[in-house]
Amino acid sequence: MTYKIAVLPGDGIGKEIVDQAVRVLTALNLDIALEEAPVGGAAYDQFGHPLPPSTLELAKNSNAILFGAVGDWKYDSLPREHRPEQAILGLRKNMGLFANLRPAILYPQLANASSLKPEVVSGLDILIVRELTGDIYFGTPRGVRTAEDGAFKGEQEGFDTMRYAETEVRRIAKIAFEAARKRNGKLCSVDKANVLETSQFWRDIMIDVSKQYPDVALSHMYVDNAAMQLVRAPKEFDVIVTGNLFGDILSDEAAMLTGSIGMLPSASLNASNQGLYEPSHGSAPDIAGQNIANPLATILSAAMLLRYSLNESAAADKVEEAVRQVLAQGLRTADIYEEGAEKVTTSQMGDAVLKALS
Ligand SMILES: NC(=O)C1=CN([C@@H]2O[C@H](COP(=O)(O)OP(=O)(O)OC[C@H]3O[C@@H](n4cnc5c(N)ncnc54)[C@H](O)[C@@H]3O)[C@@H](O)[C@H]2O)C=CC1
Ligand SMILES: CC(C)CC(=O)C(=O)O
Ligand SMILES: [Mg+2]
Repeated sequence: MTYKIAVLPGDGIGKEIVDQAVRVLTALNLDIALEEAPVGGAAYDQFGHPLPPSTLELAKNSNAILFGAVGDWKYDSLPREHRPEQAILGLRKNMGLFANLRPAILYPQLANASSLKPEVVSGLDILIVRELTGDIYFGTPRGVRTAEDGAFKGEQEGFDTMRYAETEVRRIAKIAFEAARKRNGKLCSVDKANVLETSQFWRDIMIDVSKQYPDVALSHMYVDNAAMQLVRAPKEFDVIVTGNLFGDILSDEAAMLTGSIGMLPSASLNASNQGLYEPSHGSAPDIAGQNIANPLATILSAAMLLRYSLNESAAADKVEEAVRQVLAQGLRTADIYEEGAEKVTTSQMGDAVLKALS
């Protein structure tokens, strides 16, 4: 069977990094058909919409999507529905990609690149399971209004709604408990239940689901403390499950433990095993077009694509091993560079991964 993969590079460094991952996927000699389409600002410029129907159709009719990143400051003044970020939110919502897996693994060669001391972080291997289609990112109502009851004395107010439905919490809980069961049997649910009703509800459902997983030790932590513990003693975590907003923030924080946001891959999965695979970072407009971005998070996302959507775990292992090899050879993009290493560009890093694969 030919696997169909939609390739959506997007904006900023998106094309530079996705190009390298495409080279890797192509070099594996698998039966795959790649088809590229515009998304984000690139699509808005061409079609007047960040997620044109043709791109969404292609994504829906594919086994998996390889995604770069979307966004650029130049679109900040557009109405929200036209902004590039709506494309990734739209793909997640339209395709039901509710389970976001963000593994934060420190490669031993990058111990000095981590923001933490090597002894605190060496051997780090944690998994953040982030709920991706609910929470304040999607809750309604939202907007800006002038209060009519006088409470705000005619001032305007901006508002978003944080909400979670029971089915949404149950299904992400199941993914997280299953992942914890396959790993070290430890799951920490992160919320803000001391303040937020949504979070107390989340916590109650987590406790209820935990009854089906007596072999998994469930703990709970408030998100402010979790942010602190992640930099104090990150190895005390194994699997973290959390909502959309907290997961977004904590995963960027966790990225720095691995050396760089350019090292953190991600998989966003739906109930039919379709997946969107993207680095956890954004379009990095500050370094776009310079061929200096780190493509490894995207290449590692392609490995996740092979493992989760294509069932090609041997090929996924090969790609991950190739990444380990290039790091062992001392090759570093600017974001993970340290003295004594060999500084390489985005495409040179891609060349090296390809060579390690052959
Ligand atoms: N899934 C997506 O498409 C996402 C899109 N964004 C969008 O990206 C744009 C930029 O957002 P920022 O907040 O600046 O976040 P960002 O993740 O794009 O960049 C943050 C910092 O990390 C650096 N960085 C990111 N990826 C890197 C890589 N592969 N190699 C080396 N350095 C890297 C950037 O140069 C920058 O200094 C915005 O429009 C934002 O909305 C942000 C996050 C996710
Ligand atoms: C651009 C946002 C919609 C998402 C984000 O920051 C993320 O998914 O990490
Ligand atoms: Mg983010």
